[in-house]
Formats: sequence, structure tokens, C-alpha cells
Amino acid sequence: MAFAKINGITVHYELLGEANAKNLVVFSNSLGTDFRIWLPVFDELGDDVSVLLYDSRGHGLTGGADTAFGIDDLVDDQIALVEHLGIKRAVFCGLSVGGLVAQGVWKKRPDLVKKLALCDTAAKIGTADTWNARIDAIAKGGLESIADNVMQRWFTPDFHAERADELAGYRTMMTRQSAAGYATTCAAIRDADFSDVLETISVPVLCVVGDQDGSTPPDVVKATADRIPGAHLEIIDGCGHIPCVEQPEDLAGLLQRFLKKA
Ligand SMILES: O=C(O)CCC(=O)CC(=O)O
Repeated sequence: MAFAKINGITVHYELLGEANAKNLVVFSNSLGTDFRIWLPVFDELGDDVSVLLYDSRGHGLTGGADTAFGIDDLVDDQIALVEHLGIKRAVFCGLSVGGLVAQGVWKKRPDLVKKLALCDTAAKIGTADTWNARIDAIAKGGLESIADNVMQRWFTPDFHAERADELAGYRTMMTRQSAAGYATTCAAIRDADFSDVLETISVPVLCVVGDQDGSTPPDVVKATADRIPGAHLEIIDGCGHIPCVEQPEDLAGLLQRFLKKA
């Protein structure tokens, strides 16, 4: 557990391994989660992989929830944290809004990016109407009022039926986020569009999506992957929007193979 003052906020992070290890993966969390979602994957990755985990602005123990921010701020936070730790180059792996951030890091600082792993994400996620409706619902009823619907998109019916304790835990993770930080992140996603960046990506890219992802379904992720030169798409069976939680072994296996590829 470590903290750093970055871009005027306190960022909560954890560096597990060496900052300039040959295989360093910088993970970025999704809306309504914190960096603990990556721990099941870290457990499967093996000793030769170092990881940087952090809670994005407005989430977890990182500050900034009560100030205005957009996708550029989330991108700048990740770049500043990486620089703060003396990391020269890494694999960036982002889930959903974390994948938008990874695309933004490529756009702004391609020199930092060795490879990109884009999980359950796209160049543009959702529509202005759906994000505005979600922001309105939070203003009226708080995060609790949207939590059951979110869980339907995050996890498969099998997860709901067979892993009820974990479901309850991750639901609590979501509802304990700052409502302001969550809503501002919704607006940041609404206004983010990296469509013009996809064709410029010249590092290896792995796109991953759960076959039952209710937030960024396979056809949405495929449409993004199809526009990235040479990108490889993998669909994980029996998986919703959060593969690092629902199918961590499968995701870790895909990442290991991706890291080994030249
Ligand atoms: O997960 C994200 O970062 C954004 C996509 C989304 O809408 C997730 C959800 O369904 O709550």
C-alpha cells in the first residue's frame, strides 16, 4: 500500500516487483472498482511479471472525487504516476474506462508504451443519452439505486448463482465508491472518443472481452479491435464485463502469452 501526490491529488498505488522489470504491466481499473480487481490475475501471472496497480481518480483511496475531471486528467494521472516511479516503458492493460486511459496514454506518450492490452473496452463506450441517464439516476438515488443493474452487466448468471459471496463483495466495492467520483467518471467516459487514435497504434495490441459482457459486448470490442493494425481479439467464455474477477486464470494465460510474444 503506497501513496503519492500526483497532479494535485493523492494516488493510491501498489508496485509489485521492479519498476523497470522486463515484464512490467500497468493495470488500470474500471468504473466503480479499485485496484483490488487485478489481484486474482496477479496471483496467476507468475514471478517474472511485475505489476503496477493504482486506484483511478475519484475511486478507491485515490483523491479527486469532488473536483471536475475528464478523460485527459485520468490519462495524465497514469502518465504522472509512471514517471513518478521512474518507469521508462511498460505494457499498459486497462479494463473498460481503464482501456480508454490506456489508449489515451498511447496518444499522448507512445514512448512509454511497449504493448497494449485492452480488456472489455472500446474507442468509444456507450452514448451520451445512456451516460446522462446514469448520472441522473445517481443524483436521484445514489449508487445503491443502480447497483443491481450494474452487477447484471459485470457478471454472468452463473457467477450470480454460484459465487454469491464474491458477488456481494464486489457489489459492496461498487456502492462504497464516491458517488461524485463515479458520476464524474461517467461523464469522462461519455466525452471520451479515441476513434481517431486506433489506426495510429503501432505496438502489439491484445483485445479481450467476456462472451457475456453486458457493458461492452463482444461486437463492440471487435469493432475497435478491427481498426487497430494487427490487433488480436480473444473472447473469454463464461465471462461478463470483469474478466480479472470472473475468469482470472484465463485472462492471466492470455496476458502471459501476449507478454512472451515478440
Ligand atoms: O466499466 C467501465 O469502466 C465503464 C463501462 C460500464 O458501463 C460498466 C458498467 O456497466 O457499469
